[in-house]
Amino acid sequence: MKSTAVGEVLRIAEIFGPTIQGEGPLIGQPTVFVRTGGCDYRCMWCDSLHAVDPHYRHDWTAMSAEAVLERINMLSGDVPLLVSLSGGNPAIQDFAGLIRIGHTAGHRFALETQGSICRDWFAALNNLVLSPKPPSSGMQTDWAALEDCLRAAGDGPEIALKIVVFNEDDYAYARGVGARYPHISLYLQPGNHTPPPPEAEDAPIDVEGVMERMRWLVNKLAEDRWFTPRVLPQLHVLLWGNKRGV
Ligand SMILES: C[S@@+](CC[C@H](N)C(=O)[O-])C[C@H]1O[C@@H](n2cnc3c(N)ncnc32)[C@H](O)[C@@H]1O
Ligand SMILES: Nc1nc2[nH]cc(C(=O)O)c2c(=O)[nH]1
Ligand code: SF4
Ligand SMILES: [Mg+2]
Repeated sequence: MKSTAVGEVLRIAEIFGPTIQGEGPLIGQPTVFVRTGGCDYRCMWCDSLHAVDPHYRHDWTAMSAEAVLERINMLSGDVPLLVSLSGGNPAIQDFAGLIRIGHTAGHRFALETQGSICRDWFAALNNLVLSPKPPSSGMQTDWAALEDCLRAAGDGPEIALKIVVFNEDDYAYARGVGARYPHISLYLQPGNHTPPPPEAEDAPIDVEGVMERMRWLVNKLAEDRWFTPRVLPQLHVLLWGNKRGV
């Protein structure tokens, strides 16, 4: 990949919005999404396979940071806005340049990542959402890497942890995360069983299943007298299902 004035060329799966951030600490906030292509994980229930599976790489575009910012500015009408970096795992790539020139334009930057790869530029973010993966994902948490991410971020961004919960094992994992990091805001998100491609985008979602897991989670917290996490659904999934670009 070629170098540019503000860093590496970025591999972008999609840029869309303005929509609202549907998950975690920034839920409800107007935002544009920059979704990168490529991930070091393969979560069993990943809802963004089009940004993970190399099968879709022909739909990914190589863009300079300047070109990404131009697109953000076009979508925001040049009004300063929250930019949500997601993927795939955006931490595979170098976002230092985009964050720098984006801040100059008045934008704020939030990153969604699983905490498997740490970067110096995490310190320049406004929000860092770390989402280590529970047992149902089929992935193993690298706790040392997660701690490196926290160290790299330092006092720069607001940090939150967000755990997807499908079942009892995931809930026990979330409790472990809460015990390990008592001073970091914790969000629990009920899992959404996504249908497999190619019908993924248009297939109806199991809203009742998500609601059932939400109610179950709220009961678990009450029974366990565990009052620190916040429980939130994926608001965009309730509004638009698994549609892309919202
Ligand atoms: C698609 S991931 C991309 C960013 C990064 N790779 C990560 O996992 O944090 C964005 C968020 O969606 C969550 N997510 C993915 N699939 C999901 C599903 N089926 N149900 C609920 N949340 C899901 C992830 O846990 C993560 O918090
Ligand atoms: N509206 C909306 N909110 C989101 N929050 C996290 C998302 C993601 O896929 O990373 C996402 C997304 O794709 N859309
Ligand atoms: S880490 Fe995130 S993008 Fe990668 S497979 Fe898991 S949920 Fe999908
Ligand atoms: Mg998503």
